[in-house]
Amino acid sequence: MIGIGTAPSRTRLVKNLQPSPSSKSGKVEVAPPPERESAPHLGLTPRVERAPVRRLGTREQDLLFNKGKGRAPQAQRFQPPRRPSFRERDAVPTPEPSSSQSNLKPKVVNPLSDEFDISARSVSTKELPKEFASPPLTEGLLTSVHDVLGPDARPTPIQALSLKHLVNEHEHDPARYYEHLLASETGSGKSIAYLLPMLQDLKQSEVNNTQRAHPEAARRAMNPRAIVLAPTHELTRQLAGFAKELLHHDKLRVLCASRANTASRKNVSASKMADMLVDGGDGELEVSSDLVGGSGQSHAVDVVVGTPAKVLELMRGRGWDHDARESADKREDSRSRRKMTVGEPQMGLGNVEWVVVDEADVLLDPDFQEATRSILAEISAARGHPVPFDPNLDLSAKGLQTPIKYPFNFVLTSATIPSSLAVYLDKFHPSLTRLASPNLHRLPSSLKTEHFSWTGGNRDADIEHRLRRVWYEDMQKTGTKSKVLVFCNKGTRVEQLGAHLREKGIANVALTRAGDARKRGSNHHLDGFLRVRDASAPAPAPAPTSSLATGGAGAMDDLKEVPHVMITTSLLSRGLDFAPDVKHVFIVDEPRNMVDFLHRAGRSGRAGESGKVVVFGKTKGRGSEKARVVRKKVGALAA
Ligand SMILES: Nc1ncnc2c1ncn2[C@@H]1O[C@H](COP(=O)(O)OP(=O)(O)OP(=O)(O)O)[C@@H](O)[C@H]1O
Repeated sequence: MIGIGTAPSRTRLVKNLQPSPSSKSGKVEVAPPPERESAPHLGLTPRVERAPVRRLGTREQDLLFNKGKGRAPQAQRFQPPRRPSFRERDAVPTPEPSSSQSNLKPKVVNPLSDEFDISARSVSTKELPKEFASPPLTEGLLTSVHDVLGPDARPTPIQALSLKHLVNEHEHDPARYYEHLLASETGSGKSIAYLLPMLQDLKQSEVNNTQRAHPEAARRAMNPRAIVLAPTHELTRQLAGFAKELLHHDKLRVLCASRANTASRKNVSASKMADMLVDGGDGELEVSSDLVGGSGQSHAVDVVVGTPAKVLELMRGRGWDHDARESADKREDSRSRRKMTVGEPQMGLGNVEWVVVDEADVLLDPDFQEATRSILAEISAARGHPVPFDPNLDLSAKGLQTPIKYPFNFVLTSATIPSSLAVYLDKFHPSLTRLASPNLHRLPSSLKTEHFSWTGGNRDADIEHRLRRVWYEDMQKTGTKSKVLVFCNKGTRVEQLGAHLREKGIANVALTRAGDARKRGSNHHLDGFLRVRDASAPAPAPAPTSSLATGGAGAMDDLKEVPHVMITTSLLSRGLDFAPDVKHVFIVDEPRNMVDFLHRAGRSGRAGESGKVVVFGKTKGRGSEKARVVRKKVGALAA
């Protein structure tokens, strides 16, 4: 039986165990730099010779690590480190010393250390698990992890932290609800870090028969026990796929609530849909109204992965969004108007025990936060423990607020924690346990950086030449062409560059937010670029070339070769696990900020694979000041 609200205060427990320099924050743990020999997987681990993320002053070290004069660290004595002024940060030289110069390496200030300096609060370097093992994982999950990652896979730092905290804590006290933040660099395995504890807990409560069926459950078509939120449907599909890979032995039912698949399955009966789920069908169905009412039968779905908009639709019924309906009315958009009748909610929330907010800084930014927080509030209410919810709240405003404790396990994850999110977490979730890898807010160490200077002529031609150089070098070294991901700032630029390259005979996928391929809702537009793990799966069909953004004219017919270039905006910069043969990321427009840069660059160099980010800019002569500033900042992000 799960008890809600019976747990002792997390803050008190943490304070007893582990004095924190911040009186407001919950427990913080940063994985210590592992020794090289025991590196979980190369490239994901920090370099041994590098100090932890932030360099502490002697006085701060004394306070944090309880050294010197036998004084215990006291929260109120902690002085936050002085932040460097902009002038100081801009004066930082680009760090590209040769190895013989490493001792003379100038101090480099990470431009994101102002955003969220997790090491300023880190106090623990306790031992972490060095392997996935059973226990704490079940035999089934352990086997799946090794099936998926290989027999020699070791946990990455963030996974080691998650095994220690999330898995073990749930083992010891399954009746408590926990709050965790998982923060680590791109490609460091955060998905598995939260999926493992979540799936294990769901499986165990099923085996031990400790699930609680909420009275409302019988009225809804599905009543998941876990909901994973992510910002794009591409990412939700990939995450659902990940979860299913981990469930080959310990079976649970995962549903990706995506826009896909409606056309062919609209008329599938409720029982057929249920069969598809149970049998591990692709689980990407759009739940039809056949599932509700009619038989009154409820179908077992354990995990729903979806975007906030899709999850809201399942919770509230199709067509619930009054603003969308009004604007459809104004536009006399008959297709959207069809949604104007509000349908029956298809998903009950009373059984939800886990909520994961992936890419938390996006889902709690001004565009998404209202939808995300209202989902969290509605789940709480459905579980009989309503929490305050003000849609107009300024999340990053300083000042006291009543902390929120959700009646479910709450996990937030991101590779970047901007100060707005840090302030929000401090204010509303003071007892949240922050787990961070020491490489947070840095580029993966397996990713090299290059700065390319525009020639002053046609920029599209410059990009084309740089692409051809990549492939020339590839052919010299390996005999095969690698894939290149190109990030622009605007959709119009994506289309223009796509057209130029196509004209020059370079097949490419140009993908914009409004592209037709996305509207279809599957991930086929990313075929050949996303990582495919299942060796028995059929080889990905060549993605339609060039025209995705321009209306699809002649897509497959002009196909001279499988595209090796994908051009897009920041749309695809979040969370997606691109294939190891995406060896280059080109950033052809000045990055809007360093957070965006880290996510774009991080689509390559994942899981320890080698990769290179090429930053284009005017690096010489008049007007080169901007590019030089970018270069310094990028240099400061190097691992
Ligand atoms: N312990 C491990 N050993 C080897 N590979 C791993 C390990 N854990 C995860 N991976 C692989 O690393 C890749 C990146 O994982 P994942 O997508 O979860 O990263 P992430 O930290 O969520 O990245 P992002 O911040 O970009 O979302 C995946 O292909 C995953 O299979």
